[in-house]
Amino acid sequence: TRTTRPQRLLRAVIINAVRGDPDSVIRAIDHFCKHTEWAMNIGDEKGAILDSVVMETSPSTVLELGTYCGYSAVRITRLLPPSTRLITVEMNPDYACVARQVIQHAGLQDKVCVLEGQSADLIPKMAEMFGIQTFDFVFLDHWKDRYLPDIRLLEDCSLLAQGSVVLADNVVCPGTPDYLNYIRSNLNYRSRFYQAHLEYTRVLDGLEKSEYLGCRQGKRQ
Ligand SMILES: O=C(NCCCOCn1ccc2cnccc21)c1cc(-c2ccc(F)cc2)cc(O)c1O
Ligand SMILES: [Mg+2]
Repeated sequence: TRTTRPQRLLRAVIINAVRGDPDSVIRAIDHFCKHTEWAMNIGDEKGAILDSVVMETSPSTVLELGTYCGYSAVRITRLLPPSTRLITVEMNPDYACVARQVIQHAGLQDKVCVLEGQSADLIPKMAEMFGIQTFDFVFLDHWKDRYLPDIRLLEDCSLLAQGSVVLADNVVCPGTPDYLNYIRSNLNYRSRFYQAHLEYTRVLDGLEKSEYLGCRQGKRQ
């Protein structure tokens, strides 16, 4: 097929969503993925959990790892207060290009920075690049074997503050066993699992929400 799936998803947004209306962009993507082509957006069921965690956190600095087509960037950013920005990292330039257009269609382009590159390279430069100290909210949705090294990198770069919330997608499917084992046995985090389903399917999946408690010693025995 000449076009890519992200390009076909973007076309569905342009045709079916109202420009400047984030909720219509979300609905258009979910409709496309339910009725035309599956795509790896967090989706409506897990998306509602994401919404509630964002609202209860009411963050002022937000980092997302794994933009894809911008679906969760739109979901998160539509709930942020006016002065808040989302930084979202995507390593695939074609995905990043589609995501910027989806985010623009939603009218949220002034509140989102889509950064191209690998998390391992970009995380150490975040504080300097954006003049921030810490992230209040981090959403992990990139390579599943990068969740653990990247949470460690965020700790080492002092980018988490007491009360920072880390929400991880796909901890059941495709699964992130090393990350779950680390975060659930680490006294510096209070974690909670939200059972759900893989986007647009009946396959079991879930989200892990972890609150950073500050730097304490030791591991749970
Ligand atoms: O793979 C998934 N996401 C990741 C994409 C690449 O991300 C690469 N990537 C993006 C920034 C970034 C920054 N640094 C390094 C790598 C970086 C992913 C996969 C599935 C899925 C579940 C079942 C299946 F049968 C097939 C697929 C579902 C999901 O919800 C996902 O999120
Ligand atoms: Mg995901």
